[in-house]
Amino acid sequence: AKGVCVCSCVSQVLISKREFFMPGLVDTHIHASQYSYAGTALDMPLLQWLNAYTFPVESCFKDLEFARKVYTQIVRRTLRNGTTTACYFATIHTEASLLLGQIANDFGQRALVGKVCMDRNDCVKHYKETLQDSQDETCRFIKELLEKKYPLVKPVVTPRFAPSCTGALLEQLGEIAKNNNLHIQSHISETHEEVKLVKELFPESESYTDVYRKHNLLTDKTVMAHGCHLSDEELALFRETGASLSHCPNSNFSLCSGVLNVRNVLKHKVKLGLGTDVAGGYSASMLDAVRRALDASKVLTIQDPKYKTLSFEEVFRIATLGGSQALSLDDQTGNFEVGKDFDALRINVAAEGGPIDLIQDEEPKVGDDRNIVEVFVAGRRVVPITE
Ligand SMILES: O=c1[nH]c(=O)c2nc[nH]c2[nH]1
Ligand SMILES: [Zn+2]
Repeated sequence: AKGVCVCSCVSQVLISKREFFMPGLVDTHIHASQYSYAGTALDMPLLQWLNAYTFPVESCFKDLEFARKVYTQIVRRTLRNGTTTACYFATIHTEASLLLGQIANDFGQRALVGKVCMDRNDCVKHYKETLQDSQDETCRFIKELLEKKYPLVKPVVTPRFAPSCTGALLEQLGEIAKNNNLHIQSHISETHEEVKLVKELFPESESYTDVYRKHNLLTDKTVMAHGCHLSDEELALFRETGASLSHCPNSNFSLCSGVLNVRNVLKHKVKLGLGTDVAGGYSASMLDAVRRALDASKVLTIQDPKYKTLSFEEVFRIATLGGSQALSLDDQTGNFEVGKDFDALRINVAAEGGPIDLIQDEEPKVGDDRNIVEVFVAGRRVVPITE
């Protein structure tokens, strides 16, 4: 074993021959409020899935005890899976969303937390806000979360997606984000059916991307989930505005939504991170998202052998540095550059009870969360969880 001084906060960590540190994983899109049914209810396309499963469950977060239970579990789980930074969707409920911020802070996770905004929902009538409430509660959420002065937890303005919001609400949220210099997150072009619906709801807009752009929701602090069906013109708008995409392959396969052409996104120089999109994605693990991203890339190669499959190294970069860039947090995290915070995973290739059998001294094989033996966020050891 050799001694390695990691940083001033982590006095000394001894790592063995089969161990190494890697940068923490950045989950650029995850619904904390959907964790209770992750791994179930994946038998419908997106718009039906939202009405049948998602909205009824999210409406339960009015109950703070239910919220506490689910939010504690998801923060603990994602930390153990190596997610040092998470960009969370909560629900429309301000108190429960504030609670998610508190729990992330208590466990030491770096997080952006979004109170969901939606003033349009014809199917689950009690799960929506009025325009005024959505605006007022968003301002209250931002104010109260910022007042907590959590060092690593910040609010993110969160219109659910265009079909759930009136133009008036989108306009207001664009204003709020601009006036407070805040992050923005939403969904875009996940399925063909959704794209068609947006065309009907916003006939004056040239494209789905144009809907968000018109309402000042595309900025260099915006992250949009999915983007499977964006045109080259829309990708050019992302590039121009500095907005980024979150690639969520598990969700895209599980809901049969589409397959993102990552090469084309990179060709357009659009910032790109990786997301689990729990519970459209059935796994809260970013290492699962890495595997699914490789699978998605291979599907495109199967369809067109000229498509250059992504390498493991490219996907690793998207899961770490790419994610930090997509969230405009790359001045703080994403790799081990001097001056950034120490967000890191200690990996033991031969972890006891782990998935890897080393036969000789060969190259490390595919591991999983069992190989993550310690997690550090901003120099603080947050896994193993002690309480
Ligand atoms: O995968 C998704 N999950 C959601 O909760 C959602 N809401 C709008 N669009 C969505 N897509
Ligand atoms: Zn989502």
